[in-house]
This record gives sequence, structure tokens and C-alpha cells, in this order.
Amino acid sequence: MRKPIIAGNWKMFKTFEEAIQFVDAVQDKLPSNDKVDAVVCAPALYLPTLVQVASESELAIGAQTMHYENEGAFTGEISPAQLASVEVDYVILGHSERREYYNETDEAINKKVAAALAHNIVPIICCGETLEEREAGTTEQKVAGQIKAALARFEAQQVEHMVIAYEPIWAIGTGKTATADDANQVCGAIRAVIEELYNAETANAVRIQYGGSVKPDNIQELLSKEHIDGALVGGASLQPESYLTLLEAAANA
Ligand SMILES: O=C(CO)COP(=O)(O)O
Repeated sequence: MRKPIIAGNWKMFKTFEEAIQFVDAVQDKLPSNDKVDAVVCAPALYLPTLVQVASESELAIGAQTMHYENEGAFTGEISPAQLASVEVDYVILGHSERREYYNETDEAINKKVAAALAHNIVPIICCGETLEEREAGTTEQKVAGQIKAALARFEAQQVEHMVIAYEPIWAIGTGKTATADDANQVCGAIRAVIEELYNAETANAVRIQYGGSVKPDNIQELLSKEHIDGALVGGASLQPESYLTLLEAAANA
């Protein structure tokens, strides 16, 4: 049985004060982390403070992206070593918005996954198809290619601890969710790719999240499916009440 993981992706929302208020509001109300892993991926600027504010609770703090080099002349970037130095636990890699607006390639994502592992930061590796790809029937092919590229050169024991997020691009921020069955089918296809690359044990251990318009009213159905082990959540992770509702649903799934 895989432990569910709910990760909020705040994207470029919230002031510093709002971010602290959120963590204050949720941290005493989280379900036990025996039942669910609770993560918030915040703007980089707030990470050290949020790590400190959440240090007595079971809320884990993550970043939304990072560079793959530990240091260097990369103006504006943040390195894995820097994230580790402020005790960040997770990092989202290869989000479709990073791929689209910042030209993040499969090759760069693969290097970033290696860098995250080297610093004991859990990578949340995103994949997903466009509407045109879904309509052309190439969803599984697209996602398989992204996952194979992201996982190139890792050992099975490393892959077991990674988190994969399947986020169909057409479902992000649009209010359109993939049906739970469609999402489950693609998450199952991702698991099959991992089995093909490694073995059944590794495929069974990896946690696969669904993301794309996840809300309190659809989380239960999504999590009832065999291959969906949690959610990567944008809009519905911004308010303490809806974030806590998602966590409760996962704790009771
Ligand atoms: O991109 C997402 C999470 O990474 C999904 O965003 P929404 O939940 O707002 O659709």
C-alpha cells in the first residue's frame, strides 16, 4: 500500500505574509503523516522562513524548480545545494509551465533529478500531454517518452523514492479534470513504463500523483483509483480549508 502524497503548488501566488498565515493555519490540523504526506511547494523567496515556521509540524516544504548545477554564474537561478542548505524536502521538476515558458528540456530535467537525489531532495517529476496530443491518441506515448528521459541512468532503489506527477496540460487551471478512469489509465501506463525499465517491485513502490483541476469535490474519486497515489494541486492548495479537505480525503482513502 503506497502512502498518498498531496502537494500544493502555489506557483506565483501569495505574499510573504499570506504564505506564513497559511502555514500557521494548517500546521496544527494536518492528518498524521502515517496516513498522508503533506507538502507545500512555495515561491523560493519564502522557503527558509516556511521551513522554520513548519519545523514542529508534519508539513513538508518544497520548491517549484531549481537549476542542476550546485553553483555558478546563472543569474536568477537557485541551486540544489542552496535548497538543501535551507532544508527543503521536495522539488517539482519539469512542470509543464517550466517546459513551456522557460524551455525546460527532458535532458535538463534528467540532470535536475540527479541533482535533487544527490542532495536528498525528493523530486516530483511532472509529465503530461497537450490537448492536441490527447486528441491524436498519443498521450501514453508522450508521457512514456518524458518519463524514460527523466529516469535515464538511475538505479531502481533511487527511483522507488521519487514521486511522479501526471498532469494533462489541458486540465491545468481550466476546471477540466481528466475523468478518474482516464487519469488512472495514464498513471497505470506510467507504472508499466517503470516496470519495463526496472522491475515490478520498483513500479509498485513509486508514488504517482494526478494533477489538473483537483478540488475537494473530485479528490475522493481520483484517489479511489488503483494507480493514483495523490495529487499535485494548484488553485485548490491556496486556501487552508480546501488544502486540509484534500489531505483529509487522502488520509481516509
Ligand atoms: O499545475 C497544477 C499543479 O502543478 C495544477 O493546477 P490546478 O490545480 O490549478 O489546475
